[in-house]
Amino acid sequence: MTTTMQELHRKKQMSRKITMLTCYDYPTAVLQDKAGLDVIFVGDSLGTNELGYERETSVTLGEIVHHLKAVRRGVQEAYLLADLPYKTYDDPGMAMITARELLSHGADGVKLEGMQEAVISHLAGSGIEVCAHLGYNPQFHEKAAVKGKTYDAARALLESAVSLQNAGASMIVLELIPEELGKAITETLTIPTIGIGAGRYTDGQVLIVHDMLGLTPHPLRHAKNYANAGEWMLQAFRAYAEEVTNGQFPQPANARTMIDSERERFMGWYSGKDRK
Ligand SMILES: Nc1nc(=O)c2c([nH]1)NC[C@@H]1CN(c3ccc(C(=O)N[C@@H](CCC(=O)O)C(=O)O)cc3)CN21
Ligand SMILES: CC(C)C(=O)C(=O)O
Ligand SMILES: [Mg+2]
Repeated sequence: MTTTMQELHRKKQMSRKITMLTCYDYPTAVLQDKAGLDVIFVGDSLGTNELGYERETSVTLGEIVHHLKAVRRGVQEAYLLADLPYKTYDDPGMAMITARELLSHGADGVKLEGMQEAVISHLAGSGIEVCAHLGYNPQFHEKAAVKGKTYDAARALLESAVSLQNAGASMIVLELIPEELGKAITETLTIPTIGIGAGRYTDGQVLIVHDMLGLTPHPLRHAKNYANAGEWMLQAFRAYAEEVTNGQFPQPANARTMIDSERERFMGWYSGKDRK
């Protein structure tokens, strides 16, 4: 059985944490699914982390679809969420076409940034599960900064989150906000909150897979390294290059040979052959 939005809601009701990671490729999807992650998420962080772009806004719908299809092939159990890229949900009609495209390639739900009440109610009204995203919104905010730090900003953010829930959002990501605000929004909403740099009290947590694996060049404060994949990969690439250079790889065990009778015939022909 695959994880449903209803089960994510049940987790919130039972005060059990929801686990989510970004994912952009098939082998990573297989491992995250096997590890029992609740939500596997093809984010537009694809652009900066996997494709080498400067900004999330460069990511196209075609690129999200390409990676979503790979991830879909590897996910059996988890809920599969995908981001709507920048400029693909300017109005409810455009958002519907984009969302349907992602659903047709295997997304269970879609996520979008900002105060898009009309878009969310249009999608939710036709049965599409929509995850909202407030706080720092990389598609719309120039540089990363904590949002909701003052009384006014915190209150506005909480009220915005309530509005998006009322518009029909099924879940909400809260990015780079003070812990106190993450707690207040989580207590106020009936839909699950998923935090990234939002403190300890949200219903779930999400990290960019490159950050938690140790593949990101500079560490970010909100993330934690659970592995040093960057170091292992660098060591492995260097060791391989050195062994090929030295002739230590490949060894006879890595090679294939002919059966004796065929080798004899082949070598007989080969040694008599005119080789100039
Ligand atoms: N690798 C990666 N990790 C992320 O967490 C992440 C992405 N990419 N791309 C999409 C968004 C953008 N996010 C970001 C981007 C930058 C900072 C950052 O520069 N953080 C600073 C502190 C910023 C502040 O406190 O004002 C840091 O030092 O951690 C944080 C979150 C979160 N998401
Ligand atoms: C930061 C997360 C939630 C995101 O939107 C992404 O990875 O694209
Ligand atoms: Mg995103």
